[in-house]
Amino acid sequence: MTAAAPLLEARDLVMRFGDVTAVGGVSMTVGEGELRCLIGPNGAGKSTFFKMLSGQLRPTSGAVALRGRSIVGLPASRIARLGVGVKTQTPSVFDGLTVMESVRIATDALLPPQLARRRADEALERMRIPHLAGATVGLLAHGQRQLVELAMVVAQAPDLILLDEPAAGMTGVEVDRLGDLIVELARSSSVIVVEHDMAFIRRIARTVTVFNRGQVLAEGPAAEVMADARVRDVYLGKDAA
Ligand SMILES: Nc1ncnc2c1ncn2[C@@H]1O[C@H](COP(=O)(O)OP(=O)(O)OP(=O)(O)O)[C@@H](O)[C@H]1O
Repeated sequence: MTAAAPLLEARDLVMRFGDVTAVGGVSMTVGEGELRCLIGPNGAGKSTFFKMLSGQLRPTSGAVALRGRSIVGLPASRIARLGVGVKTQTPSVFDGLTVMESVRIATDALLPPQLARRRADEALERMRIPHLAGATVGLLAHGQRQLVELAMVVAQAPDLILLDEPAAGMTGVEVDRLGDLIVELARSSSVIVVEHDMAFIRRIARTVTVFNRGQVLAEGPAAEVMADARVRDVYLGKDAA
């Protein structure tokens, strides 16, 4: 490990499922405190890329380093302990638990009880849902459940947070609030967000990476990338900018 190593460095990552190359050689560097957005059409390989970073999938080839330390091939639980938090597209909450019980599942797996409790309280504060601590998760609206899932990630105080379509199914007002929360999160962690909602991307994005057919098609400041003719061709459509 070197002091100058970036927080995350993925090099030539490849993931093949039989004949399908879901990710065909992606390299990406994310710095400390960076808020990066990944966009791209359905099937472009965004979720597969995330799963290789979090250890849910072992890459066919390539390297992933966290602050210069290789994490390829480590189990997902180990990568989580090393500081990578993930909110997947698949719901990870249990309907029968309260919000606080749910967040405590996340903290108690990593921390001694007193610290776990403090972190859980802080996570609910940061997601602006302390008033829901005693509420049953199964009775919450979809947008609130998304915030509970986010609180479960935040409570583990990860250095890098991966969010796969966090705004999916939220109302306009909820999406705006979520944008503010994510910008705030990026003050203490690096965040990579996969999203389809362009208004949301515009609201939060600094650097955007565009995936297409398992490759990086473009990368740069949000406004520049969204004006790129190749990007508009594959993804954004005529009315996007
Ligand atoms: N477990 C798997 N087995 C076989 N093929 C897979 C598997 N997971 C993903 N794929 C394929 O890999 C490609 C990339 O899928 P992926 O879900 O990573 O794309 P995505 O950009 O996240 O799409 P979306 O925006 O729809 O979530 C697709 O062709 C998909 O069908």
